[in-house]
Amino acid sequence: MAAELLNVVGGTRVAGRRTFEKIDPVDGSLVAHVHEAGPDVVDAAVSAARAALDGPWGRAPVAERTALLRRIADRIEERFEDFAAAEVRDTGKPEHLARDLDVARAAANFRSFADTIASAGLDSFLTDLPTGRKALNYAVPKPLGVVAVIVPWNLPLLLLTWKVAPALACGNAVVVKPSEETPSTATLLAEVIAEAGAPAGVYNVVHGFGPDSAGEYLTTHRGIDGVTFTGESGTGSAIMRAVAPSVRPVSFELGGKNAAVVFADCDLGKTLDGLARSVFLNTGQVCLCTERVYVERSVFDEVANGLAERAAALRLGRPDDPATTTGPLISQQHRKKVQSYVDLAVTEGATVLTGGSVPDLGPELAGGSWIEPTVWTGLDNSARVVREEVFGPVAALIPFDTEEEAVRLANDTDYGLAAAVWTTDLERGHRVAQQMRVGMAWVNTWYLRDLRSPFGGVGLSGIGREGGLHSMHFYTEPTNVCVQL
Ligand SMILES: NC(=O)C1=CN([C@@H]2O[C@H](COP(=O)(O)OP(=O)(O)OC[C@H]3O[C@@H](n4cnc5c(N)ncnc54)[C@H](O)[C@@H]3O)[C@@H](O)[C@H]2O)C=CC1
Ligand SMILES: O=C(O)/C=C/C=C(\O)C(=O)O
Repeated sequence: MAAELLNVVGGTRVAGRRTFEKIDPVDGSLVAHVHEAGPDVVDAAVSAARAALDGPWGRAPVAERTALLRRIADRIEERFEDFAAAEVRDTGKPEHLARDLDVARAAANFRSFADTIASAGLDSFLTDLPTGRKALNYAVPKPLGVVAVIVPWNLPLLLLTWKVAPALACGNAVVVKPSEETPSTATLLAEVIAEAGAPAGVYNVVHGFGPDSAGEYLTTHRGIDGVTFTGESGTGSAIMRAVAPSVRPVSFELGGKNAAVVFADCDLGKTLDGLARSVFLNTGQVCLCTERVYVERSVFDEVANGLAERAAALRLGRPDDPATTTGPLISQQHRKKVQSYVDLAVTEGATVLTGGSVPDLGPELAGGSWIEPTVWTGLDNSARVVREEVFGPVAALIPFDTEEEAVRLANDTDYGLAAAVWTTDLERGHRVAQQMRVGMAWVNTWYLRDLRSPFGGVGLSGIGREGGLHSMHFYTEPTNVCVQL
């Protein structure tokens, strides 16, 4: 039976102005009726968050906040299977992926930011004055306030907790708007955060869409003190415009058109495995996924054929089948978008090595939003499909002749999120990685995370960095105190 998901405001479940249907991308069946928050519900959620800040939560010492974060992490693990099941229902991703990536990271996010805040020091300077006296400057971090958290559907719980954990660690209250495609785990997290002992109003959930819906009502609300957002670059621009009149800070992690650079001296087997993971993980629906692969000409055919073989070997299927490697795209709408890019690649002159069609997975899955993993060659950086983010299981392979050319081609993009360099020459690995105009560059690996390191992008890929102390900087406002000694 389909679930009914309500908004969560000040610890209370609140109905919306109407409901919308959440559809299972595996087979097109109904997952839930979701209550869409109108302006009144969003307003109540912002007020509940403000009231929480004005209450004991606003004065909670660091030890109390870290203890809360650790209890939330424990509780996520106690309800691990509930979270995994909810994430799988919303996204259709394989169960093992939801467990190993999404839910495991959610607990890790809370623990990591508990550690960070527990050990964070103060910025302080002893200033020499011309008189020979000194002054002590120290910056007291204070919560930013009511933080609007807006997240997408690809890694719903992982990305939500990546923002909620540091926000709470720093003493903020949040109003979160999960994607309309993935409303379940954000709602479940409200239960867990309450069970862990957070005061009512510290974590609020409003459901709905972007324009003319909960997303816009939240970002234009004068009661919020900042917005943290992950999603498409165009949405980031719309949110910037929405917050501009009230001049609120934003932290944006946006799209990518990420490059891999494969040198002839790479370890071919490991590179192909790593490359395949970087293109196809989560059906290509990770902002970090590789969509452009630049390959040194002498190994081009070997790499192209090797990647195509690995793509063809992926097993599309039901999430509960342990053999399934690859789930559906999130929705029929998104499948249309990805399919239109594959069609465009052909129109632009690509040679499709594998994939390119909607697979026939039998009548049970016919209503799902499936697409074949796709690899093509024959296009250069002038093609639209090599410039625009597809956000699906697709990659374009392009040859290069020199290291300088590889760097130039990889950096020839309006985005700047992530890159991966594959070579056994580590000196070259460092050199090339450092020249990438991106927020994150990997060498001989991909999507290997240390949660303390800066995460974010340049250009169309975002504004600011989150992770470890970088998150603390966004989620706090310092007051500098200067005392003449
Ligand atoms: N991290 C990334 O790079 C991601 C990129 N995408 C790309 O974005 C495309 C669209 O996917 P969506 O989930 O619809 O991404 P989106 O950026 O439109 O939505 C992300 C979140 O923002 C909200 N939102 C949308 N418009 C808004 C507005 N004007 N004001 C406030 N909130 C707003 C959505 O309801 C959702 O919660 C995908 O096809 C994909 O190409 C999607 C998800 C993640
Ligand atoms: O924090 C991570 O490990 C992953 C982040 C991925 C995204 O931001 C995305 O896919 O949008």
